[in-house]
Amino acid sequence: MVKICCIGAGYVGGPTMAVIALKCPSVEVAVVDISVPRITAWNNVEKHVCEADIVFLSVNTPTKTRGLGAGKAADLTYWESAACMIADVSKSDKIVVEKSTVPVKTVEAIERILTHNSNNGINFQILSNPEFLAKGTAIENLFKPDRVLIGGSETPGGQKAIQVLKDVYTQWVPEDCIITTNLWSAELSKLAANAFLAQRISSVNAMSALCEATGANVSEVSYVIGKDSRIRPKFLNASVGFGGSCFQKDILNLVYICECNGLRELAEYWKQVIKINDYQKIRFVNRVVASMFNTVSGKKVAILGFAFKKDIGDTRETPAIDVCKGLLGDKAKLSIYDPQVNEDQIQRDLAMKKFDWDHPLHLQPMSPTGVKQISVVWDAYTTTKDAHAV
Ligand SMILES: NC(=O)c1ccc[n+]([C@@H]2O[C@H](COP(=O)([O-])OP(=O)(O)OC[C@H]3O[C@@H](n4cnc5c(N)ncnc54)[C@H](O)[C@@H]3O)[C@@H](O)[C@H]2O)c1
Ligand SMILES: O=c1ccn([C@@H]2O[C@H](COP(=O)(O)OP(=O)(O)O[C@H]3O[C@H](CO)[C@@H](O)[C@H](O)[C@H]3O)[C@@H](O)[C@H]2O)c(=O)[nH]1
Repeated sequence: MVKICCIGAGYVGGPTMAVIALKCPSVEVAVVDISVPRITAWNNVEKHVCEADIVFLSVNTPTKTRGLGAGKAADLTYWESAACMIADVSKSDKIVVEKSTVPVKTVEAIERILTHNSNNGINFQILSNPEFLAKGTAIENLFKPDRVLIGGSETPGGQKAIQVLKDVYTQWVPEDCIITTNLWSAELSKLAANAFLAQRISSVNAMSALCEATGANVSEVSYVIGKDSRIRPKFLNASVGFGGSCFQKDILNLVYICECNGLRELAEYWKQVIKINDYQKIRFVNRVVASMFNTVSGKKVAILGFAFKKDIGDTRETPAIDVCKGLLGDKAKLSIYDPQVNEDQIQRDLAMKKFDWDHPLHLQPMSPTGVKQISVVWDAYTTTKDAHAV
């Protein structure tokens, strides 16, 4: 029986392994994590890694907050400690699957860690198998993925490892949906896919500013553009800006890789996607304030929805944080309602420094004192009662 161990029981590791376990009754799946609350539910890290034939690395890879590449590069601390642990506890050959989103050439680094730190004689094959699921539709996306991407080395050992992982996925994914590439194409494709999606949103958001200035209607413009069979309609909805744990982080990572390769013009090009996103959030706050006689001081503003998109409780990089902070900066009183997000999370988000959110809870700074001008309420009617703006 093939044994799989997944390191990281988060948004990616949890659902991905649940689906593999459901669809592949002949595969034994274990999921492990360093976070205490998650560990109690899933745990026994070293035993499972040691016993597994295939180890998935699904740990978080946040944006670095200090040192070289701070604010752009991926922080590979979690990833490195997991790789070292695999090297320490392994006693048999393993396929290590890089599931986390990482910079191009990370496989090279993991190979160095595994071969230098492990007991002699163990053969590690490393594959890149980036995840494309979106939050809120994870299980749906895993059941019916647009594609499964597996990158491996072009050696016979690499090709054999690709086949082993392919045999897991073909138990429910049609073979023509499984794309195999070399390692670097797989790693880069993940960053490129997110950059292209985010770029569409920034493009339509940029258009929304021009629409407001000219009297055009951005929904109509976007509908017209999307009817072109070469463009298609998805990801053309204007918004307050994109949020979520991936788009900004992955584009910053791409920018950093371009810079490291001396491709400054490319770095500037992709940076613009983030700049337009920030501009959109600021522009939104400014419009709200301007429409209330240039001040919201002391005025109650109702915020309906705090997560970064509908039907989820995930607040990572939600544009609501920037909007709320902007309004609080102008001394508004905020009344917030989101059926999926609790008060503690909202208070943490409004007090936390950028990128702190992407570390396990027990490693985040202690909860700071709450922001006083906000109240979090449990129904939409209380939020909007006597509000100056919704
Ligand atoms: N969330 C998504 O929709 C999504 C989609 C595609 C790709 N990704 C990528 O997948 C990766 C994981 O994302 P996520 O949203 O699941 O993150 P997450 O923070 O929800 O989960 C990561 C988990 O890894 C654990 N961890 C960290 N170091 C560990 C170690 N040494 N040993 C055991 N456990 C460890 C953490 O405690 C955490 O529970 C990231 O690289 C992300 O960019 C995320
Ligand atoms: O037309 C659109 C579509 C989306 N958004 C916003 O874009 C953000 C991201 O949305 P979405 O892509 O649905 O959510 P994520 O869960 O962040 O998923 C993205 O990031 C994941 C992590 O890398 C990838 O795996 C997915 O393929 C990719 O869609 C949200 O704030 C949306 O409101 C818009 O503003 N306009």
